[in-house]
Amino acid sequence: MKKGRVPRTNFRRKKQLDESQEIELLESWIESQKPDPGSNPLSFPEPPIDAPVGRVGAGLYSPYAGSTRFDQLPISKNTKDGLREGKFTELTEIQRASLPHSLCGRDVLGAAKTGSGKTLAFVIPVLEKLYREKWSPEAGVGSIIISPTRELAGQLFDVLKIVGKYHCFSAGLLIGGRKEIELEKEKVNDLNILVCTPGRLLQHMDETPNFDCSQLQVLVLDEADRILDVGFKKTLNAIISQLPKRRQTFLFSATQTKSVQDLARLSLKDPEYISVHQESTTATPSQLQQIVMIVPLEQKLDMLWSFIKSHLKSRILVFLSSCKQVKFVFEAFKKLRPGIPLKCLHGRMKQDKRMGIYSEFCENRSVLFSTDVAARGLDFNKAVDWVVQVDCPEDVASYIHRVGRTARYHSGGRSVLFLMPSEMKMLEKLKEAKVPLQSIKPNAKRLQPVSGLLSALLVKYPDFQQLAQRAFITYLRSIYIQKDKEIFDIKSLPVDEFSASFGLPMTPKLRFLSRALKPKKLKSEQLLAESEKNMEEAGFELSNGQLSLSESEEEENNVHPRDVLFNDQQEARVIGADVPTTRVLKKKKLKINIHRPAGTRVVFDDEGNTLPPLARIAEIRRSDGTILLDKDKKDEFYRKMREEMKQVDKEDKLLEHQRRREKRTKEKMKLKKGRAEDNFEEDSEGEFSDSESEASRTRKHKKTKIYFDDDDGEGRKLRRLLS
Ligand SMILES: Nc1ncnc2c1ncn2[C@@H]1O[C@H](COP(=O)(O)OP(=O)(O)OP(=O)(O)O)[C@@H](O)[C@H]1O
Repeated sequence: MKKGRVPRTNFRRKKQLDESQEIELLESWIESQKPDPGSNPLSFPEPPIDAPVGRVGAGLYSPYAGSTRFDQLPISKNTKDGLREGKFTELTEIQRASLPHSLCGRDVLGAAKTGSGKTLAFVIPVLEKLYREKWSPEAGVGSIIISPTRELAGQLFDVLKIVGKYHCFSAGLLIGGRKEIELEKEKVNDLNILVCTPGRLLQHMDETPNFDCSQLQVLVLDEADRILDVGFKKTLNAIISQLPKRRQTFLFSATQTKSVQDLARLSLKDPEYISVHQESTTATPSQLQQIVMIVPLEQKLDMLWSFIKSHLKSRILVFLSSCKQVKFVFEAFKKLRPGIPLKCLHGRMKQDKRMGIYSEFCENRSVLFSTDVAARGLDFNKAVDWVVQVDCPEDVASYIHRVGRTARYHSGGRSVLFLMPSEMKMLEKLKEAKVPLQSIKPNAKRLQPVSGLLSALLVKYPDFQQLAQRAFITYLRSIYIQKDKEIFDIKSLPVDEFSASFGLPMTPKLRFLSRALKPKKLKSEQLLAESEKNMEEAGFELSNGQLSLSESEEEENNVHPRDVLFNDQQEARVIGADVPTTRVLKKKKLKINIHRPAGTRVVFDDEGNTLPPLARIAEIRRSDGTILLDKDKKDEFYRKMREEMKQVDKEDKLLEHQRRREKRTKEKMKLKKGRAEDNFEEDSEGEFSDSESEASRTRKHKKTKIYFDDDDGEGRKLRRLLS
């Protein structure tokens, strides 16, 4: 036993010695050959294949900026072995451009297309930094890698395990939704590298006793723009406030942020901005073929069904906008048996299930219906054939990340985007962002309508009806809450047809719309100012405020608070005297669309032709039919309106005053008359009846009280009469 122990100690000592020597060599190599700050290593000459690597003479080292292979880089043998095992030999562009900077200790902001190898671009320097710092397993947390989703964190962790296999660091995956939080709390202080989602990390910072990351060396934000956006803002700020400022920071994403504010929050020190595909003619991988089709809302499911039926041998990733839609489409299509396995993935699923579905989809051909939870970062083993975006992504960045699930690394891929006619603005935005799209007109003959089948399904399985209703409502809500109103216009959607396309017998009521459409109690000046502002914002262009919601909703939108003022009688008076007044029926519940843009009220001339509402103050009519308003005329128009309104207000007040006085006088008259009659009755009772009942006594007493009136002295007079 003893004999065996001695060589082991020797072996450990020798290993430590080797490591120290290696670290010394790496540091000298890195220091002597580091590229200038701001330089682009992609423009450096590639070292010849057979050129000596590392120390090439006394105090001389080979240049590493410009390296194209991992074995040419100043990285440890452990990392090189891990890379070899992962079959990574050649560097991708983002790796070539960023590694020379990150290895020499600089902060890096890296942007590169989806699937271009950003993960290794930060995993390698994380391992190297800790290695060169001789980070021991007992040293605590040395690096934190934050990722926006659990799946992505899981995937990063897998890459870290491969490349870091020969290092002796301890690493942990801290993501929400896993039960073993208590176990995590016990172990987290022993971990060197944390791969986590923001929420779970903060939970540990808040709850784990003695959680310590004061020695942190490297912080990584993967999908940085997502982590830095408002959704994670509070959590991230809380995390950052607990981290030491002296550290190395890497921010990577396919759609990068350069916002000064964001960088200030992260205390980056002269970061290297590395955007390898900035000069590229396209923002998406060149081997990705992208198609766009104009599909009306009510035909989306038909189109999706037809698409799936004609691609039964593919692996298809379908994006829908909400969990409920994913659930409905998945369940409904599953019942209809398209001839290919179907799967679904959304944020409401348990974590284990999510992970299971993700790996199943990687392995077999199938259709995966998903929300944006699968939009970023996930690497489906290079094997997604088609990305189908049934619902329009919220912005260009989201589009780029979604299509980026295919055509990864060197493999090809295809994507198709369904755009509704009202979403055409998205096309412009994609074009501006250098997304090459090929427009295809769907072949109507090959369209396989599915709504009839869905109707039958809803009859057969009544539970489905609720699922369909929820899906219908959440889709419309998702459109309603979208920020970019240029693209997402709920008013232009054919709601009834859409409902029918889900197989629903009736259009569900959209309560969220009604609630949001309640009239605001604004003063006339406020209303006026608001409409002025809206007009200014609209650039004085007239749009057709066309609405095709369900019948009740259409009715609700006939009046608009910016168009009307209410007096006590609920009579609506239209601002701008020419427009006919709208009488609001007292008994009818009034709901108003406060979001209708100003200037969209339809006005008729004497012959009943529709007139653009602002035509009479218009100066120029453009060729496209829109109208440009003259500023002076507009000011004059509003001045007049203000005066008119003041006048009308005055008249209203006067009228109201008069009405109240009349009412008071009438009441007094009635009162007097009543008293006189009562007195007469009293007298008569006394005269004609000897026995006075208790009830009548009470009544008399009450009346005495009621009629008492100190104001005019009448009461006293009456009391005297009664007593
Ligand atoms: N140097 C390399 N050699 C071979 N394959 C690589 C190399 N670097 C990365 N890959 C592979 O390329 C694929 C995409 O890599 P990665 O997931 O890091 O892309 P990404 O740029 O982070 O994508 P996204 O923006 O979608 O997150 C992965 O399958 C990865 O294994």
